[in-house]
Parts: sequence; C-alpha cells; structure tokens
Amino acid sequence: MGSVEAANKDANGSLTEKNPTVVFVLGGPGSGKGTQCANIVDNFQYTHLSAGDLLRAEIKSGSENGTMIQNMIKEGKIVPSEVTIKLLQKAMKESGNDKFLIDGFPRNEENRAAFEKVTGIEPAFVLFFDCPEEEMERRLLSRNQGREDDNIETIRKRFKVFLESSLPVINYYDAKGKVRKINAARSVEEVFETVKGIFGPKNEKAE
Ligand SMILES: Nc1ncnc2c1ncn2[C@@H]1O[C@H](COP(=O)(O)OP(=O)(O)O)[C@@H](O)[C@H]1O
Ligand SMILES: Nc1ccn([C@H]2C[C@H](O)[C@@H](COP(=O)(O)OP(=O)(O)O)O2)c(=O)n1
Ligand SMILES: [Mg+2]
Repeated sequence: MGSVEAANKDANGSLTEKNPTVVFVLGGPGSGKGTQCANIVDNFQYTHLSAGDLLRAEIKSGSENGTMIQNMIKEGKIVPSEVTIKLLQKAMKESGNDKFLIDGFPRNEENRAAFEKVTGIEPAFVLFFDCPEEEMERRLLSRNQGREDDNIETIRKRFKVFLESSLPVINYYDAKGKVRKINAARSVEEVFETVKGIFGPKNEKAE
C-alpha cells in the first residue's frame, strides 16, 4: 500500500496509518450500480459515493467548474480526474466512515492512475455489473430522473466511452484478480443475492 500518501496525523500530531476500505463499483451506464449500492448500504456498513452524483451536485452548487462539468456530462465525456477526485476525497472525509463504495469511478485510465497516486488507496475489490447494451439502453430510457444525459444520442456516446475507456480499467483490475463479475441482467433481487454473497457476513449491519 502507498503508506506515505495514506498516512495521516491524529489529534496529537503523530502519524497514523489510515487504511480505508474501498470497493469500486463499475459497469456500463444503466447496469444497476446505483440501485445495488443502495441495497449494499442498507445491509452493510459502507458509505455510497457516486462520482456522477457528486459531479451533478457540483453543477447545482454553482461552482466555477459547473459549466465545464455540465457540458462534458451532456457529451458523455469523462470529467478530468482532478475535479472528481477532489469531490470524492471531500465526501470521504465528511462521511466519518472508513468503508466506501465508489460508484462509477474510475471510468478511465487517467481516473484510475490519478486516484492511486493522489490517495495511495488500492481497492479491496471491484464489483463489475455486466449487462448487455440493449438492456442498459431500455433501463436508461425509462429511468425518469430528468437527467440531461439519459437521451438516446448521449446514451450512445456513453456506451462508446464505456467500451473504449472504462472496460480497460476493469481489465486492469481483472488481471490483478480483483474483479467480481456479476450478471446484472436479472431482477434487482437476484442481482443483490449475488452481491450479498460477495460481501459476506463480516460487515453486515446488526438488525
Ligand atoms: N436489475 C434491474 N432490473 C431492471 N431495472 C433495473 C435493475 N437495476 C436497476 N434498474 C433500473 O434501471 C435504471 C438504471 O439503474 P441505476 O441503478 O441508476 O444504474 P447505473 O447507476 O448503473 O446507471 C433505474 O431506473 C433502475 O431503477
Ligand atoms: N468518474 C466519473 C463518473 C462520472 N462522470 C460523468 C460522465 C458520466 O457519463 C456522467 C454520469 O455518470 P453516472 O455514474 O452518474 O452515470 P450512470 O450511473 O453510469 O448512468 O458523469 C465522470 O465524468 N467521471
Ligand atoms: Mg448511477
């Protein structure tokens, strides 16, 4: 582990190792990442951080990067990691937790390498929700969350970016034995049964 980057000072000013547990939650647009993360949070002691949600909140907040982020999302492009990582780091700190589901990040090699360099964090494992494009397209077109990128033109661009830029990241972690591939083309309940088996009883919330 990148111990230098992960080292923090405690209240007395001495260096302590902080080793947050990070699970990257990946899969194409509409594969069910957000839905399954909500289920995981209900059952396990994790904090859910969606990179897309953080970027959309940044647009709404009127930040100076807002227009740039909005344009990139509309075009299905990946926002520079510097912006997204800052938002993730802030949200991690504010959560007070040390277990995170990082949903929709890293989405390209630049995201992946920068996160590792800046935070020194390696994911414990990577959930990969594997779903055919036709099914993802159907889901996105009926998501009804008023998202500016859930139209067929942007969806096609996002699928292309997923294949060209995001799949290589999944392959990178697969080569390290970290990918837990899940058939996401089933009901929410069936998918979650598989997900539960991966997290195991260890971090389950008490009733
Ligand atoms: N297993 C599933 N079967 C059918 N619809 C699903 C399933 N999982 C999620 N959905 C729906 O599909 C849409 C996209 O799901 P979401 O969780 O937002 O995916 P992602 O975060 O990967 O884009 C939502 O409207 C959601 O309710
Ligand atoms: N790491 C990320 C994650 C999302 N984004 C941008 C670009 C993505 O198309 C949009 C939407 O991402 P989001 O994860 O919310 O989308 P889906 O849940 O996969 O449908 O946000 C990004 O630029 N960088
Ligand atoms: Mg999502």
